[in-house]
Amino acid sequence: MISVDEARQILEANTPEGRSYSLPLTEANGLILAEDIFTGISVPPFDNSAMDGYAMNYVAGQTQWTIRGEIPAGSGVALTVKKGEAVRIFTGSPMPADTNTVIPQEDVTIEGDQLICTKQGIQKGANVRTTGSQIRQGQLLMVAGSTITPGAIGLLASTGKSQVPIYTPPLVGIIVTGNELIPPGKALKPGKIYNSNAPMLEASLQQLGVCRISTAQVSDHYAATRQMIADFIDHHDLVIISGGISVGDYDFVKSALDSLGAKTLIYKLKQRPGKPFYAGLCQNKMVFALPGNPASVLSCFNHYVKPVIKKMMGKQRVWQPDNLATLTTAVEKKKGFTFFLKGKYQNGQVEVLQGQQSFNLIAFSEANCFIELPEEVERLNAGTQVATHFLYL
Ligand SMILES: Nc1nc2c(c(=O)[nH]1)N[C@H]1C(S)=C(S)[C@@H](COP(=O)(O)OP(=O)(O)OC[C@H]3O[C@@H](n4cnc5c(N)ncnc54)[C@H](O)[C@@H]3O)O[C@H]1N2
Ligand code: MOO
Repeated sequence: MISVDEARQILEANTPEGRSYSLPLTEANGLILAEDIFTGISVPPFDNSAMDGYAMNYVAGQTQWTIRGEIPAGSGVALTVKKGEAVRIFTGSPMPADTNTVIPQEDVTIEGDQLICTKQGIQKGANVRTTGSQIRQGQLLMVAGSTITPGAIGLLASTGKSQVPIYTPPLVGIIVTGNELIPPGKALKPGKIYNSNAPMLEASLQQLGVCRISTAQVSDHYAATRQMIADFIDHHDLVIISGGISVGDYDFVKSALDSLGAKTLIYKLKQRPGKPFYAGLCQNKMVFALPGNPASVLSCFNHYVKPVIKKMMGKQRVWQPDNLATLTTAVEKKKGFTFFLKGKYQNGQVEVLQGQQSFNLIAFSEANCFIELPEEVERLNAGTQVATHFLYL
């Protein structure tokens, strides 16, 4: 059995390269930029007014001008403004040639066609947004590896971009194993339980921005399991299997994977929950088999599958804990296993939630983080600093 840290190193070293493609800007929210982006234009593309007011070629000490016309925003009309003249201008309107300053309308009075400035200390150049003052043509706008946020979408759009190269979320296949499973919504029969792992894994994938997901259920038969896994590996970039990976007489996932030539990277980990965790490579595609107990599935997904997918989608530093927090109560654990507990983090403190068993999802419904308790320790007192991993980052 290997340690959690060794497992992280093995997965980091074996994560396949992510692919990239060009996506419409509006569909790229939350995804990762695959190439550096340079701007083809300056922003703003022309000198323009930052205020509703009057534009002129300001000379220190001057307080009166003759008003000559107006320039609404969006106007492409060239106006000539002579010495001693001013034009009515609006926020975003292009500055006419030979003007350098805008006086806001609050700071003037109008008498006929005469504009009189009522404020002292006007600065030459005031209230003008000059060409390229935000970003100059040809400049680096965003670096590869950045997350596309609504703000980044706005910035890219302001330079005229309509498509961006982003890392493609992998096409993921989920196989749930088990004769006992019934889809939620159907009547429950004796000996059966509802399939909670499939919707939970689908939601976890969607939260990472993975949108192309297919899901299938397979019964506990060797041939059917082997066939389904082979089909899914052929048709997906990454496969997640739930259940059937332990040592029972009806657990066929490991033997099916072995017979398909999958290279085992990890099988069995010194961790709770999720000891029988499996990760392997088949046709250069990552295959995960998550121990079927629902809380083990969600725990293992977050600790191993999520970082691999994030890395394939161009994210950096995917294996580190997100935070350190102070335990609010003492905890005891078995030595020799890393424990991942469901916790509630608030203001630097973390509470261990009730219901930590691997079949129990109650704690997950409240949890916002995992608490990682190191392999070698047996007891941690209240007040100890512990590594935490946020669930929904
Ligand atoms: N003799 C041993 N038995 C077990 C060991 C062991 O080391 N020696 N490990 C235990 C641990 S730990 C776990 S975790 C489970 C993992 O077993 P499998 O991966 O083979 O999972 P299954 O047996 O198929 O299912 C386990 C449990 O989870 C329920 N389940 C499965 N799929 C779903 C689903 N889609 N939705 C909801 N619930 C699901 C299933 O009904 C079982 O109750 O093995 C232990 N045994
Ligand atoms: O480790 Mo298993 O995942 O406890 O039930």
